[in-house]
Amino acid sequence: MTSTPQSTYNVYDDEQPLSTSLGYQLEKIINYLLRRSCADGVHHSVRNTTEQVAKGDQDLAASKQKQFVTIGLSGGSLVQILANTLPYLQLPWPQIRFFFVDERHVPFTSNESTYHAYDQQLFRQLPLTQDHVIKINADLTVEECAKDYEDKLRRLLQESSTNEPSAVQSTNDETFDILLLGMGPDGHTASLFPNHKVLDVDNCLVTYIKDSPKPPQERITLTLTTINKAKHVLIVAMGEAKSQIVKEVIKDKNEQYPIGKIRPAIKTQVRWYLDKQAASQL
Ligand SMILES: O=C(O)[C@H](O)[C@@H](O)[C@H](O)[C@H](O)COP(=O)(O)O
Repeated sequence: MTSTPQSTYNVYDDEQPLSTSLGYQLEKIINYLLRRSCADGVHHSVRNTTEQVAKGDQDLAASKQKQFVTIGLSGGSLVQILANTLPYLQLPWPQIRFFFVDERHVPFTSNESTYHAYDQQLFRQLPLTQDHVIKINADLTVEECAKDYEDKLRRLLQESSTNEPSAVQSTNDETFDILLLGMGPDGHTASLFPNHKVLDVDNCLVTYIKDSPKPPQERITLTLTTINKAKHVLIVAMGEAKSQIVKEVIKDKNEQYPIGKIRPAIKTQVRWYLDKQAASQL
């Protein structure tokens, strides 16, 4: 790692302003990545992140023109947070591709499925087709499923950079645009759990686990290396149960927890979105 990326955090009273601000930031990033001029934010009520946005703009201006923007989703409370804001944004939907940072290896009909949760709460509110959401094939074994999902994501990355200048065109481009991460009370993020050997996997985009400490046991996940190559990482943590680890990771720079190992290698900020409870020890 050649640089020391900074992390910034914003604190909100509760879920609604947090959702609004996260949506606003996503809109900014997406529009800049696509080289659109962002409207002046008249439909946004939250404008208190000027400093972070200004810093982000410098990074964003350096981005190349893209075919579409790749956005990785996580489960948990993020589903509702995104459902609170994305349907109200004027985003260039045909140029957005959603995929999953991690997924539980269960059928899509199961209430345990992260895809199912997004489908029920968010996707059906958006003008998306099946092509706009890249998901696992849960009919495969978990090993095959990880390989199949890796192939799908590699194709996505290739297609996403089709219009980019040849200098950045590469079949080995492993850089997703935006990853939205949550954090468990144990400091896990994606399906990267504390002290689990999955944290050491670094020879692929996607891997699997069969012994998750949090059910269900079988899961597919981006590797830590893949996450740390992302251009923009936005982390949402809410609730008192998160406050100790939030403090240790943000303030004390503790890298022991999986969430503390999120240190993107390129010059970009990790942006935290916290509610007052999660931020109470900062
Ligand atoms: O697959 C899972 O078990 C969940 O998706 C999980 O990883 C979740 O994202 C975090 O625990 C944060 O969840 P909350 O934001 O709801 O606390």
